[in-house]
Amino acid sequence: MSAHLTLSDLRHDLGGEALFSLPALDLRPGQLTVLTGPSGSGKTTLLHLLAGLMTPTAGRVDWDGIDLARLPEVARDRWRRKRAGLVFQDFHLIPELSPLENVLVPAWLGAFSASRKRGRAQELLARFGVPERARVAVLSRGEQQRVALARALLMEPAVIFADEPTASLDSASGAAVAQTLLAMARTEGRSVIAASHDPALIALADRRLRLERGKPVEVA
Ligand SMILES: Nc1ncnc2c1ncn2[C@@H]1O[C@H](COP(=O)(O)OP(=O)(O)OP(=O)(O)O)[C@@H](O)[C@H]1O
Repeated sequence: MSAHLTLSDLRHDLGGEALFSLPALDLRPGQLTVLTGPSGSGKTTLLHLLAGLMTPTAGRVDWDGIDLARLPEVARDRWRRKRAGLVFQDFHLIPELSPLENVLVPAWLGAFSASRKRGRAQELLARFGVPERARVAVLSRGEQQRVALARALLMEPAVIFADEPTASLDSASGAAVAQTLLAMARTEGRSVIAASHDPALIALADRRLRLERGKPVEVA
């Protein structure tokens, strides 16, 4: 289970002006890629384009040779459900449920029996040091962030998209999450794509894409 991304002639406009452009990019599986750049430069927008949550103004977003940007919405949703795990800035957790129940939500949505995934959910929460029980509403923001990350990893996605995954964490928890994301890529062969201002996460990246409003993305 792996996924290979190629971008070609990608451009996204905002209000009639280019937000960013990216002529070509090839991201092999097993890499941690970090999107960097000032606030408002378009990191979240680019993550949404790569996840098929938005359509670019122009260009191709090919995952394993299939252009996500041109697929009908239903097919894009199916691709995301089968292949991607997402952690966004607002975590979209269900506050009245426990961490364990929240992590198991994708199993229900995927029509799996949650009991089949229970062991993995428990293992992920233990790895991130978050209690299984309690109500999510009473957890700290950092704990909620780790619940959201565990939920994204439950279905063993080929691609992980994470927006500021270490932003609410102290340096020790942030380092643990960064190392987990790196292992998801290097050890497990997933594609991990994160937007981040965190120097510790940026330092671990295999690939860095630097955005600056109105300019071509710098690829390193
Ligand atoms: N739904 C939207 N409609 C119109 N403009 C939007 C929308 N979402 C974002 N923008 C604008 O797009 C630009 C890029 O925003 P984006 O959130 O992608 O930047 P970012 O680099 O992720 O910023 P941050 O680091 O603050 O999260 C900003 O000018 C923002 O105001």
